Amino acid sequence: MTNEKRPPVALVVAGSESTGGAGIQADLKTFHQQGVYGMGSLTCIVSFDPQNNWNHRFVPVDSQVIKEQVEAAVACHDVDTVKIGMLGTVPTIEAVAESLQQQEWKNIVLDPVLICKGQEAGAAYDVDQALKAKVLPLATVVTPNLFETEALSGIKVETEDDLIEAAKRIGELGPRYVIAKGGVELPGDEAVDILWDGEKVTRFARPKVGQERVGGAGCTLAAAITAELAKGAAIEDAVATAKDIVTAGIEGRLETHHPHATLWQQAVVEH
Ligand SMILES: Nc1ncnc2c1ncn2[C@@H]1O[C@H](COP(=O)(O)OP(=O)(O)O)[C@@H](O)[C@H]1O
Ligand SMILES: Cc1ncc(COP(=O)(O)O)c(C=O)c1O
Repeated sequence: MTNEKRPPVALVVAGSESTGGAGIQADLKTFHQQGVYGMGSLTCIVSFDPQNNWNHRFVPVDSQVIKEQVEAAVACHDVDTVKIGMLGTVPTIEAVAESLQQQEWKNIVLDPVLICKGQEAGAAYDVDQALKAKVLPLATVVTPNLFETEALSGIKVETEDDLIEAAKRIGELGPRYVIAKGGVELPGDEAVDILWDGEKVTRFARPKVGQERVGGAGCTLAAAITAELAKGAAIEDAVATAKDIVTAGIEGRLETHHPHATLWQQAVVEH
């Protein structure tokens, strides 16, 4: 393909979630749906356990292997946009932070997936602290859900004003843009996300589709923002497009044998 016709390229560094609902599977589907050529480096493998209440079984990828995957990806294609998904352990966070610092990036979109069931509470605390100290300051965009917003800001979020205040606190930790997601957890008829750019707040709201969390919503929102930024979109436009994809994808969700339905990325074109 000639250079003029090359699609935009983006990398995702994230975990595998084998049912296809979340993780790198959802990210790459979203990139492809948005016309972005996706590359992926795996950080961990999550296998739900259908025999045990669908609990997460979690296996980290060796740090050296993570670094080698990123090395191969960035050597193969010129890429200035990356999405970071689930990391899960302190050594993984350190390896990814080191890999990211090997080159300049225009866009580093961090979905700060903090909770991995099956982890010890103590280990989860260490992971939160390491993510905050080592990866958050490198991020251009961070997309915490309600729980992650509370954890990263230290503020209890019960209202939209709290969400805004918490986003401002997270902005002080380094990222240029904070997208704090109220989702279904914040009371009201709308799923509200707010974007804090250091100077102003922009509100993105769509009617809630049901009251349930849908698997892959967080991954897909961040991946769609990443894809739009890779195409050169401004942040407000990237978030608006991503919100449309996620809302349509939740409306067109697949019911599963797991307690949560899963988002369908292609629903946006079937609308
Ligand atoms: N039931 C819903 N209806 C409409 N939008 C939703 C719903 N659930 C989540 N969203 C939106 O989907 C995106 C991802 O939500 P998030 O809270 O991160 O979900 P999760 O943490 O469950 O992945 C956000 O834009 C959020 O507002
Ligand atoms: C590997 C992996 N990444 C990310 C997530 C977060 O997914 P969601 O988009 O549903 O918040 C999960 C959840 O199971 C996961 O297993």
